[in-house]
Amino acid sequence: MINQVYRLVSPRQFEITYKDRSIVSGDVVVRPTHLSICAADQRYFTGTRGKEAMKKKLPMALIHEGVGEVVFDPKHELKIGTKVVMVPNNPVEEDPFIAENYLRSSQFRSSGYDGFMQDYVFLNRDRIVVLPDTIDMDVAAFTELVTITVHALSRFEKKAIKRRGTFGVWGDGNLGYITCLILKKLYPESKVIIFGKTDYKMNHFSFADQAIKIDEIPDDLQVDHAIECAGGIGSQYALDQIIDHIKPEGAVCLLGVSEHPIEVNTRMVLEKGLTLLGSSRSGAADFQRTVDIYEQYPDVVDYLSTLIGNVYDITSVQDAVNAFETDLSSSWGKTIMRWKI
Ligand SMILES: NC(=O)C1=CN([C@@H]2O[C@H](COP(=O)(O)OP(=O)(O)OC[C@H]3O[C@@H](n4cnc5c(N)ncnc54)[C@H](OP(=O)(O)O)[C@@H]3O)[C@@H](O)[C@H]2O)C=CC1
Ligand SMILES: O=C(CO)[C@H](O)[C@H](O)COP(=O)(O)O
Ligand SMILES: [Zn+2]
Repeated sequence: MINQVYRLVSPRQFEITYKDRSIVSGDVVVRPTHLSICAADQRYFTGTRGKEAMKKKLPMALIHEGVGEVVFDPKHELKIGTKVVMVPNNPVEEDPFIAENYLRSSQFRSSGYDGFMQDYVFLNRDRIVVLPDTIDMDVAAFTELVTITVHALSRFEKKAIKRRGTFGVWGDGNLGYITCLILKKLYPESKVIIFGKTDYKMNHFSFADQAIKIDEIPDDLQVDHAIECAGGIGSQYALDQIIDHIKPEGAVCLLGVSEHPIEVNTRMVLEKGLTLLGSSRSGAADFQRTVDIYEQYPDVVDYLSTLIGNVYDITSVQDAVNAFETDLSSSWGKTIMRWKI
């Protein structure tokens, strides 16, 4: 069959390419239905990802957050129409110690490999996770972003000291919201404080125990552990504050992506004996765990719907360009593209 792939060829410009794919390859074929735009996609769309990466990775289809419906399963194990979330990481080897998303050989969609902006996505069976049939697909679209938090907290659980009194989350955007929410579910006895810049954004964090503006943090306030979800140069300011306000031997989960190297007050990292724990992307097991959380705590899906910003029907390449452009100027939430192209 001929598959249409919508590739970014240069900043703000998509082109359609036609790829001949055999449906007897063994892959499950999924029709994407709901896609969601990540900050990483925007760095490619706008060209702010850096000249070298743009040259190396383009042309490629963007989007690594998405859900769809099975249209063909060569083994007939999955019913046509089954709702699934697609796993963008594609490992080509296994390692007994290194997780699939940290293997340098792994392929990650919309970072050097074609993402989900295609008519059909061909996926290995272990790269899809079945969703509850009744799930709100606009919310499910950004499940990948939820897996980032779930993955980071799994690593935290293995590596941090066991005190779980207070968590501080820096970053009042999408990832900060998801992280506060999942923390409250996994650690209901712990106090979760959101540290952000903007009152109206922090007002959405109704489940957090406290919301503090980053220029109003009391000098004597302390957290046991911290999660940095700011990104960009904000990561540097956030990490600086985290190092000041975290208790000795605390763990700092670093999630925000910065295009430029950021400065770290290593003297205080040493003096406090802190653990800096970087996490990037996620693997299939994190997706399954996330869907399990959706099933165990249905209110998580309800809370996540607060993150739905703009929802667009996409029937042309121009519609996709418009969705990316308006996402850039929206101050709250995720942009969902209902993929009808
Ligand atoms: N590690 C991983 O695998 C992944 C990382 N990311 C990265 O996580 C970061 C956040 O993503 P996302 O939540 O979608 O982006 P958002 O832009 O929605 O959120 C970032 C928020 O942090 C706020 N902020 C900026 N500086 C600070 C600060 N010093 N202290 C507290 N808050 C601050 C921003 O405010 P304002 O806008 O007013 O500046 C904004 O509200 C990005 O860098 C993204 O690339 C995303 C997915 C996966
Ligand atoms: O968003 C992400 C995962 O959800 C990561 O930040 C993204 O994969 C980083 O990739 P790149 O190097 O292409 O910016
Ligand atoms: Zn992402």
